[in-house]
Amino acid sequence: MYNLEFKEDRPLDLIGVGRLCIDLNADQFNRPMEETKSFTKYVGGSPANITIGAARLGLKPGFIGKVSDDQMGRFIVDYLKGDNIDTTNIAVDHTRAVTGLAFTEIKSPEDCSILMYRDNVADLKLSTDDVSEDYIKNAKALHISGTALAASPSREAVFLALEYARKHEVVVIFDIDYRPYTWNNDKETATYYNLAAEKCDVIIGTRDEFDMMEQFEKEKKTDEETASKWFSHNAEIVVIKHGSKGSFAYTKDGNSHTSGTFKTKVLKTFGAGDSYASAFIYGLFQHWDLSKAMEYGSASAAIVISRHSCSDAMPTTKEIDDFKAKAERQEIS
Ligand SMILES: Nc1ncnc2c1ncn2[C@@H]1O[C@H](COP(=O)(O)OP(=O)(O)OP(=O)(O)O)[C@@H](O)[C@H]1O
Ligand SMILES: O=C(O)C[C@@H](O)[C@H](O)C(=O)CO
Repeated sequence: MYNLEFKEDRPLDLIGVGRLCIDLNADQFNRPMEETKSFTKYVGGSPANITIGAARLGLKPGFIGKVSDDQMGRFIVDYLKGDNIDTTNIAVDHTRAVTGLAFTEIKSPEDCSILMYRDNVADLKLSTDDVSEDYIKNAKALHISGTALAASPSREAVFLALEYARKHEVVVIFDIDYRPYTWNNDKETATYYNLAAEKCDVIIGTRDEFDMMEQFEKEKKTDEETASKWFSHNAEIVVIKHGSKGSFAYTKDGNSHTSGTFKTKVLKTFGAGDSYASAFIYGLFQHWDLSKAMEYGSASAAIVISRHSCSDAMPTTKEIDDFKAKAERQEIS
C-alpha cells in the first residue's frame, strides 16, 4: 500500500498548475497535416486536460495558471467553469502574450504527432505573484506538469507552489509531461525536472521521460532502479507508463503493480497519458489499491484514444465503469 495523507477537510481536491492551451485537432484523419483543411478547437494543455478529467470524475479541482487576454483565454476559462473547476486563481496576461496552440496530426492510429506553437505564450508568464499560499493550503493535492518548468517566470512560480504545498502538507503529484520543443537543451531540462521531482510524492512518466530526467546517472536505469532512486527523495509512488504495453507502479514499501491495457478502437494515441493520469489520481483519492487505480487509468485512456479530442473526451465514472464491464482486458505483454 502507499502512504499518502490527503487532508480530507480541505475544500479543493486537486489544484492543477501550468499549461492552458488550445488543441486544434485535424478533422481529416489518416493523412499528413499538409493535407488537412480544417481543425476542431478544444481546450488543451496536459495539466488542463488532467484537471478536466478529474472534474469529470467528480473531484473538486482548482487551477493556477495564466491565459491570454483575448477570445482564446476567455474560451479556456469558460470551459473550465463549465466543468465546475475553480478558476479564481487563473490570471490574465496583459503583455499581449498569446495562447499556446497544439495542432495535432493523425496520419494513422499509431502515427500521430503534435505541432506546438509556443512562442510568447501566456502560460509561461505565470509568475510567483500569481501563486497564492492561501489557495494551495486549502487543497488536498497539487498536480504539477513538467512543461511549466520550461521558462521563467513560470519555473519560479512552480517552485513556489511546491514550497507552499510541502509547507501545508499538500500531496504533490508530478506528471513529467516532457515536451522537447519547449526546452532549450537536455541538461537544462533534466536539472529543473530533478529539482522538482525530488520534492514530489507521486511521479508519473513514461520510460523515456524518466530516462531524460535520469540522464546524469552513470547508466540507464530499469523501472525498479528508477523507483528506488525517487523513493530516496520524497516519492511514495512512482508510475512508469509503457504505451500500449501498459504501466508499472511502485510503492516505497517495496510493492509493485502492473496494469495491462484495454482493447479499444484507436483513433489517435495522444491524450492517453492525461486521461490515464486523471483516472489514476481519482483512484488515489478513493484510497484504492494501486492495481485498481491503474486499471481505472488504463480504461480512461482506452476511451480517450478512441475519441477525437482529449479534454472533451475525458469520461465520467459511469462511462469508465460501463466500458470496463464490456471491455476485454489485454494482460501486460
Ligand atoms: N494503443 C493503446 N491501447 C490501449 N491503451 C493504451 C494504448 N496506448 C496507451 N494506452 C494506455 O494509456 C496509458 C498511457 O499511455 P502512454 O504510455 O502512451 O503515455 P503518454 O506517452 O504520456 O501518452 P500521450 O500520448 O498522451 O503523451 C498506458 O499506460 C495504457 O494504459
Ligand atoms: O499538452 C499539450 O500542450 C498538448 C495537449 O493539449 C494535447 O491534448 C495532448 O498532447 C494530450 O496528451
